[in-house]
Amino acid sequence: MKPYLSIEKLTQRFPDGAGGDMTVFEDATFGVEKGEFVVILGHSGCGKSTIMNILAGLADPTAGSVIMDGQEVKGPSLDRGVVFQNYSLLPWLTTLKNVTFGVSARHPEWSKANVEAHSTKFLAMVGLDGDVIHRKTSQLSGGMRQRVSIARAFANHPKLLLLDEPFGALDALTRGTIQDELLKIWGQMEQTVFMITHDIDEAILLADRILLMTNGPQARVAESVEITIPRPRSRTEIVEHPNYYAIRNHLVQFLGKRSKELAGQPMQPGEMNKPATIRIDKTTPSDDPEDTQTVLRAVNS
Ligand SMILES: Nc1ncnc2c1ncn2[C@@H]1O[C@H](COP(=O)(O)OP(=O)(O)OP(=O)(O)O)[C@@H](O)[C@H]1O
Repeated sequence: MKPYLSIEKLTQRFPDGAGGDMTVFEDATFGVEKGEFVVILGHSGCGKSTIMNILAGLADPTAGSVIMDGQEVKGPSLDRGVVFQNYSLLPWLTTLKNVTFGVSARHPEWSKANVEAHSTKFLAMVGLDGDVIHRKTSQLSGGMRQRVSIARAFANHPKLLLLDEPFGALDALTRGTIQDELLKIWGQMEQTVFMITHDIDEAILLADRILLMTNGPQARVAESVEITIPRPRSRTEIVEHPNYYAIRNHLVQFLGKRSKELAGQPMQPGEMNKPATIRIDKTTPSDDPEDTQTVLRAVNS
């Protein structure tokens, strides 16, 4: 059976500026299950935003397709919500109106009171309540604005929520607080999320799975690393879990070394560009007598 979101043999080429073509990625094939939180990690330029734009329906791939809930993704839709680093709010509207705007578009049959109650609830979930929701978003701090865009995205409950480095512009303290709020709000909903970040610790905290991309051009989604740390997670507690540093080291090794070694290898005819599944679990005894602590399985699926 197909996954809820199925990315099938996706290829993107752009003009290389010298009269030829540059292949960003080729035949990339992977899936995301309903309610899953998937993070994609990779060096600058490997094609993460390109994948995100295609998933959002904001760009067409050179070849391949994206199927969500049985339908091909073509063009933007309210079924897919996007949160960008730069918030993309409507600065002339109040905080509340920035949320009700999308909710009433998604649920035109709802009464005004119902739309406002729903929107207010989601703003409160990210710590925005009281007078602040009647202030224009141009009068809010960066962290508050990002809270509004997260509340707005979750309040619409899209089939797929795309987060493009949503915390990139925030200071570390604010970032931590909003990560916690994002986890809380996500934990209360069955929301499928696909997120780009450059922050390994953020990825481990939030994700069910991390997709690792090799360097571009000719990048690949080479690995799918399961985050074998139970939920609910908190930033202070996950570092004590026995799997935390094993997973972190694996990611650091990939980004520091193997993303370069595996880079730029064109596809062989008939080869499938699917990520290998990596499961690291130090809490389960290994079959390998040499290694009694770590279970590391790479399954080419
Ligand atoms: N519209 C375009 N025309 C030509 N080349 C493009 C276009 N969009 C992206 N590229 C190229 O495609 C490659 C992938 O870009 P993309 O923005 O997807 O990378 P990224 O992994 O998101 O990088 P970063 O982490 O820096 O945001 C880059 O080499 C970029 O220059």
